[in-house]
Amino acid sequence: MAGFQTLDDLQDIAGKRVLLRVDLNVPVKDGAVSDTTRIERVAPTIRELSDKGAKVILLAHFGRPKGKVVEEDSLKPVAGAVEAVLGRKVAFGTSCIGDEAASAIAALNNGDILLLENTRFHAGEEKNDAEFAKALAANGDTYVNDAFSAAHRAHASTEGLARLLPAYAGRTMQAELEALEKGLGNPERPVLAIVGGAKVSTKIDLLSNLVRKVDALVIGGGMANTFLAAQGVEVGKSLCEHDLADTARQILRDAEAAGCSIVLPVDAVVAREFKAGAENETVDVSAVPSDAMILDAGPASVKNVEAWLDKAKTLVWNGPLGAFEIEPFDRATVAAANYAAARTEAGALVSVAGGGDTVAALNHAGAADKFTYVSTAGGAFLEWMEGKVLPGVAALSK
Ligand SMILES: Nc1ncnc2c1ncn2[C@@H]1O[C@H](COP(=O)(O)OP(=O)(O)O)[C@@H](O)[C@H]1O
Ligand SMILES: O=C(OP(=O)(O)O)[C@H](O)COP(=O)(O)O
Repeated sequence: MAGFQTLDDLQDIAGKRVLLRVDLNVPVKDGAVSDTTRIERVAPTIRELSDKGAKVILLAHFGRPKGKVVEEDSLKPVAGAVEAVLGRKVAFGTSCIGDEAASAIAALNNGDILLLENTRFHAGEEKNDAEFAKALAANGDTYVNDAFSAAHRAHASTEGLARLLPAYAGRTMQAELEALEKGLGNPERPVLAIVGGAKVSTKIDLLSNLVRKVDALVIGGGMANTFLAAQGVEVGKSLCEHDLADTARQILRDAEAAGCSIVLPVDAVVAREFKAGAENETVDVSAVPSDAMILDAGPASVKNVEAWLDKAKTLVWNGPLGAFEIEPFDRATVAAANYAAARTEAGALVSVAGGGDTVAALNHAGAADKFTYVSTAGGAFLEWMEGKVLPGVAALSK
C-alpha cells in the first residue's frame, strides 16, 4: 500500500511502547459486548506487535461522552471482551494520560497488552488539542493506527498523535483501504446506497455528496424519519432530528439535480414502547399515530428496496433499516440483508456494507459472510465513498 508505512516497516520494537489506536466502539447489550467483529479485526495487529515483544498500549474511544467521565462509557467491560478474543491477558489503565497511565505502562513486560480508558473522557480528544495529544504521546515511542472506522475523525488519538510520533498503519487499516479500493474503486452501475441507523446529525451531511456518486439512495432507520418529517409527515415520537429539516430538503433537491433516485419508506412498523416484543402495528407512513414511534420499515418498503437490489450492480450499505436489536423490529433489516446476500451469491451484485451496528445486524441476519466485503467502518466508509481524504489516513501519509 503506497502512501504510508505499515508494520512491515516497523523493526526492532521489542521493549518499545507502541500506542495502538483501535476502534472498540462495539455494540453492547445488557452490559455485554454483543458483536465482537471490530475486536476480531484488530486482533491480528495486537498479536503481531505483542509477538514482536512490544508493550502494546491500546487507545480507543467508546460512545460520545463529550469530554466528561461517564460511567456507562467506560472501556473497562470491553477489556474482558478483548481478552476473550485474543486469548491473552489485557490489563486496564483507568486513564489514558497522566500518572495513572504512566504507572499502568511501567508495570508492563515486553509483549504485554494494556487497554487505557476512553480517550473521549478528555475534552482535548475531539478538539485535537495539542497539549492533550502531547500527553498521549508521552506514553509511547511509536504510534500505530488500526482504527479505520474512526479515521474520519480528526481527533488527538486518530490524527494529532500521528504528527508527534513515528506513525504506521496497522494491518486492518491497510486491509480496509485495499478492500474498499478493490470492491468500490470503479463500481459497476447502477450503484445503490442504503443509509439508515441512528447517527442522523453526523451522517446527514454526507448524503449531499453521496447522491452525486450513486444512482439511488434508500434512506432508512432514524434517518428516514428525519426526511419524512421534513416533507410534512407526522412521525409521532419517532427518533427524528426535526432541526435538520432544511438540510434534508436540500439533500432531496441535490439528489434530483444529480439524477439520484431517493427511496423513502412508504409504510412503517410502529410501537409505543422501545422494547422487545412491544405491541406493534404496520401502518402507512401517512398514518403514524402521534403517541407511537416508527421502529422498523414495513413490508411494502422492503419490497421497494428489493426492487432496487434487483436493478443494482453495486450496493453500499451503512445503517440498519430499523431497531434491529429488538425483535420483531429486525424484520426489514434482516429481509434486505438476506436479499442482498442472495443477489451477491448469484453473482449479480457487488455488496459492501459497514458500520459497528450494521455489521452486528448482518451477523444477526446470518448474511455477513455472503456479502462481497464487510467493513468495520460506517461513517468513515461513507466518507471514503464520497472521495474524501480521511484525516486519520492523511496523517499517516505525512
Ligand atoms: N427507527 C429507528 N428508531 C430508533 N433507532 C433506530 C431506528 N432505526 C435504526 N435504529 C438504530 O440505529 C442504530 C445503528 O445506527 P448507526 O450507529 O448509525 O449504525 P452503524 O453503527 O452501523 O454506523 C441501531 O442501534 C438501531 O437500533
Ligand atoms: O462507531 C463508529 O462509527 P460508525 O457508527 O459510523 O460505524 C466509530 O467508532 C466512530 O464513532 P463516532 O461516530 O462517535 O465518531
